[in-house]
Amino acid sequence: MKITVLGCGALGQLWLSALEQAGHDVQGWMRVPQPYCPVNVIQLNGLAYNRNLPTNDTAHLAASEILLVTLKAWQVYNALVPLLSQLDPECRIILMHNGMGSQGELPAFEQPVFQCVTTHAARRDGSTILHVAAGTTHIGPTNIAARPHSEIADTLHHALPDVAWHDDIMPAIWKKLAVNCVINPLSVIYLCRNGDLQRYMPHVEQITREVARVMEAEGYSTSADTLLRYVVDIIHLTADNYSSMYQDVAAQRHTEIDYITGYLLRRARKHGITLPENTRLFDTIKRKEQNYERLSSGMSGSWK
Ligand SMILES: NC(=O)C1=CN([C@@H]2O[C@H](COP(=O)(O)OP(=O)(O)OC[C@H]3O[C@@H](n4cnc5c(N)ncnc54)[C@H](OP(=O)(O)O)[C@@H]3O)[C@@H](O)[C@H]2O)C=CC1
Ligand SMILES: CC(C)(CO)C(=O)C(=O)O
Repeated sequence: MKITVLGCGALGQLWLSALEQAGHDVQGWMRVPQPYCPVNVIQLNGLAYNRNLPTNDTAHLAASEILLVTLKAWQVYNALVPLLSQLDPECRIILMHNGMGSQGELPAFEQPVFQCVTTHAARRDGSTILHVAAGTTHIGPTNIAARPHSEIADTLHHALPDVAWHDDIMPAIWKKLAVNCVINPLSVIYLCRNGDLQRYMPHVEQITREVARVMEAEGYSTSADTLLRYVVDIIHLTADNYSSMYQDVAAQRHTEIDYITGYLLRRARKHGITLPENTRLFDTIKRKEQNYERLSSGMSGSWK
């Protein structure tokens, strides 16, 4: 199958290597075009995958049957919009990122769209991507055109198992949003690994209860206690991780807070619900982000 992977970072390279080894005709699509895309992945079995794969070939893009989007949520609009008119109307677009709301920003288009959440973990170490944990990728349709295409889960599963198809992917995406609303900002506030959040259970519980209120208003049947058990399970399972938001703030990169807590707050407003603790966390992370972004753009700002 001809496939383009948009965004050749940690997850992008993991999928490029897996799809190429599964026999697909793959290319990467990079922000700054280069003669080739160097894909260097240390796989879970310890073996290195090192290949220079083709990149930014418009003929390959136009013939692609799958466009796998492995960008940060805030990068999706700028990267994807210029490519939409170049895609085949049947090309299946898969969004794979933390947070919610990126699809709502896009103009109308006819291609089938899918959204994923994954528990695979990969991170950059110098010029190499380390596949640090195996996981499950949950995928499902987010528009009508995508509904008949459950076979896409088999294609992905064959390359990088496990992949599970969901006719209704939204509950899985909301559960992941809940996890990210709790773990990501709290790990920045307490400057800690995910596992250390067990020391701050009242705070974990307070945030989770607010998220559960919004999920209930959105029509998802989950109790605050069930959601809390799920969040605590993920805290245990990822105890040694520094969350992606912790890493973004430490490296003074733009965070995904607008698509995580920011999305939650936008949905809460629609239902007339106020979320004092999530609002406070959102403001704190935005202040940190704006401070270093202001400094790096040469404007004055104060550290808080
Ligand atoms: N890594 C992981 O283990 C997991 C990640 N996720 C989520 O998956 C998403 C991707 O994460 P991850 O791979 O770690 O992120 P990375 O930052 O490693 O990868 C994003 C890549 O997209 C590139 N990019 C940015 N803008 C464009 C553009 N306009 N056109 C083409 N490429 C562009 C970046 O390049 P450049 O740096 O040059 O801008 C970068 O290489 C995030 O939402 C993350 O939260 C979810 C679960 C696990
Ligand atoms: C699940 C979790 C919290 C794992 O670290 C994650 O998705 C992230 O760091 O963004």
